[in-house]
Amino acid sequence: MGYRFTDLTTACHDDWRAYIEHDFVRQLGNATLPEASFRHYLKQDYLFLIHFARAYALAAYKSPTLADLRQAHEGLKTIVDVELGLHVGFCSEWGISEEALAELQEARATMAYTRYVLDTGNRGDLLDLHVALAPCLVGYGEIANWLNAQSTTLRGTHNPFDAWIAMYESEEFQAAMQAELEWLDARLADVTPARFNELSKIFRDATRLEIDFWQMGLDLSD
Ligand SMILES: Cc1ncc(CO)c(N)n1
Repeated sequence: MGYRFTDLTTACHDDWRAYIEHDFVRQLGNATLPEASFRHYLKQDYLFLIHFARAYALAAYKSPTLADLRQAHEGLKTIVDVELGLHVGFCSEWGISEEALAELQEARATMAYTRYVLDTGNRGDLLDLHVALAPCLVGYGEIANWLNAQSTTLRGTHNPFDAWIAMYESEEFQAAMQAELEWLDARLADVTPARFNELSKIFRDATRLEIDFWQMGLDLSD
C-alpha cells in the first residue's frame, strides 16, 4: 500500500485549498485584482523564480541516477525557458523594465519561501527537496485548472491577467507538472508512514509559504 502525491494534499487539505483558492487567485480570475498587487507580485516572482531555478539545480546535483537528473533538468528548463522567458516580457508589458527587475529589493515573504526550500534541500535528500518544490510546480498548474473551472473566471480581453492564466494552462507547463507528479508518485510508493509524516510536514510548510506569497501581493508588503 504505497503513498501518492494526492496523499500529501489530503494530509494538509485546509492549507492546500487556502493556497489554491486564495483571494489573490480569485481576484486574478474575475479581473478585480488591483493592478498594484499584480505588479508587486510579478516583481517578487522574478526574484522567486531565480532562487527556484537554483533549487532545481541543487536537485540536479543531488540526483544519483539519469532519470532523477532528467527530472531536475525538466524543472530547471521549465523555470528558465518557459516561465522566466515569459516573465521578463510580461513585466515589460506591465511597465517593469529589466533594469528595474535587477534592482529590486527582495520582500521578506520571498526570502522566507525560497530560503526554506533551499535549506530543506541542503539538509535533506532529493525527495525532501522535490516535496518542498511541489507546491510551486504542481500548485500553479492546479490553480490554472481550478480557475478555468470557475464560472466567475474571465478569459480573453476582458481580463488583464489572461496571459498569466495562459502561461500555467499551457501544454509545456502542464506537461512539466505531470512529469513531476509521476516522479513523486513513484518515489512516494515505498516510503514508510514515519517518512511520509516528515514529508507532509515539508509539504505543509511550503504550502503555507505559498499562501504568504499571495498575501504579500494583496498587502503590497515588503
Ligand atoms: C510563488 C510562486 N510559486 C509557484 C510558481 C510556479 O512556478 C511561481 N511562479 N511563483
